[in-house]
Amino acid sequence: MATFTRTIGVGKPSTELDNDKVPCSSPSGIAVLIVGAGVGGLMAALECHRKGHSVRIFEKSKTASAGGDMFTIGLSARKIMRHYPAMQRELDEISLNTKWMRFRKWTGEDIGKAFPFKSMVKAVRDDEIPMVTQLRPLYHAMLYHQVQRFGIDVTFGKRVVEYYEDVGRGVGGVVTDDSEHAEVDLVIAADGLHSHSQKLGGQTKCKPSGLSLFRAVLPLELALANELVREYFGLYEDKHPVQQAWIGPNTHAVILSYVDKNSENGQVIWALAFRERGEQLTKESWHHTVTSEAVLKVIDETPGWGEPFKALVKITPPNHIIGWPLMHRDPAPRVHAPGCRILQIGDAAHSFLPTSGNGATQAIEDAITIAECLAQAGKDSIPTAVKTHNLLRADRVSCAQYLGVFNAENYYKRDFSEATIDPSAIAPKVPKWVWQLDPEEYARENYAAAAASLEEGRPAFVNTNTPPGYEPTPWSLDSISRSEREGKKLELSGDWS
Ligand SMILES: Cc1cc2nc3c(=O)[nH]c(=O)nc-3n(C[C@H](O)[C@H](O)[C@H](O)COP(=O)(O)OP(=O)(O)OC[C@H]3O[C@@H](n4cnc5c(N)ncnc54)[C@H](O)[C@@H]3O)c2cc1C
Repeated sequence: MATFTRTIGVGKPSTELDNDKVPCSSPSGIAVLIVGAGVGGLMAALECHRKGHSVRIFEKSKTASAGGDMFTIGLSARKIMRHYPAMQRELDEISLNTKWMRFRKWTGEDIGKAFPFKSMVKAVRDDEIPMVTQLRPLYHAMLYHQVQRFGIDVTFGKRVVEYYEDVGRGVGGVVTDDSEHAEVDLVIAADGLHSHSQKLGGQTKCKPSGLSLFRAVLPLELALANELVREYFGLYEDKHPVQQAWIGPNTHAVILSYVDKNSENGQVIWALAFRERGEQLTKESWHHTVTSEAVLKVIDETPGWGEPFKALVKITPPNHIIGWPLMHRDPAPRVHAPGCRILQIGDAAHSFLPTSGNGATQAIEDAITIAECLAQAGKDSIPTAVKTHNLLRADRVSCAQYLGVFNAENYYKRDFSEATIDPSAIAPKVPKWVWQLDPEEYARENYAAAAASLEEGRPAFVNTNTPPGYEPTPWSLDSISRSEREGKKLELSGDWS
């Protein structure tokens, strides 16, 4: 097995592969191939294995080395940890426990004081916080360690270049760049935004959303050496991780400063979202770096950006800033090939604006759902499992994507001249329907009714994993732009509290 390389770190995540016994179902006889060992693919492998399906993974990268910086993981995606004691221990070790949050205008002016993150999300206990920030490399490593504990076969350096299915023979297949053909009962495409599986259905073409991101990670030590940066982006009370959002017209930045629980090392992670003035960059690559000067040029297009944030950008070392265009993909009503032998999950099925905080969470929910649907359906009814998965997921994912659009509007279209801004009014919406769900239970309890509704003449199945009172309403970036041109505000159907 490949060894794991950490790109950024906190704590001392255990790499010992102790023998924590996770109870697994007896073999289902279903063979699954997962393409992509990202967060969605790894979780799908774990859940398929736990449910008794035979599973292997193809990953194009040469090792399980994970990149990136931070992402949010919702409670709905964390509930599954109850089945995995060793992973839960590792999660406790790597969690940042960011307890402090503060809002500022883009100028640097305070919007209220720093306040406990928990109060913003009205959680009672730490382990109930609806959304937590995690370091992607460590979260990914945690999942990978469990894949190793289970002994799941991961083939690195295997790039899938084609997907196909043969309904007659009841197989899904892939072709790799070294001309290997692999066929199984179900191929799960978890290979991210540009999955070749999309030729067989699923995501619509992407188009520029008009927004882009710059994101970077730098050592805390370097940040603290600059007086202005230390004053604004130092740790809370010199020791606690703190997350900030700086919000302005058509722009916002998120800055996380943290220190390793077991050493003096720490990092500052920042991300700046902005509306492109000229032609938008369109290449989505985690390797596309830009210079500090390029970022500062963009910053200066919005008058008034505070000097502390500019100073943070200036001290960010060369080749540390990634330029990431936010490409929009309308919700896809169907995320599987016509014969239901190829299913897309995670980014291969849907993409999110960062203001939804749901990219990784929904990928994990997808993974949990398909594993349970397959368990419910059994080997003879895989197409039904896949269609039912689609039915259980589509409305919810569409709502979670819409949440990102809504939160972005709430951030950007604010009247910043108001004398006092209530921090709770600008905090991104984190509705109960998103985080309260237990996706495994939901799939288990609703599988039979949802699957039955697929039969001709049966009444439609109504999901309850969406906002209470929500009427499924198709939407697209075009329909939103049209409403905006007509001066209409974005509407929320049902209860989004
Ligand atoms: C390197 C990297 C860094 C990231 N950093 C961040 C971040 O800092 N913050 C954030 O919010 N999100 C980040 N993301 C995206 C985030 O992980 C996803 O939006 C979310 O977790 C959903 O995960 P996913 O498994 O669907 O997709 P991904 O995490 O994108 O994983 C897809 C996997 O498929 C593999 N793959 C792609 N094409 C093929 C192919 N043809 N054959 C075989 N394997 C293939 C990729 O190498 C990757 O491992 C990052 C993604 C990657 C790949």
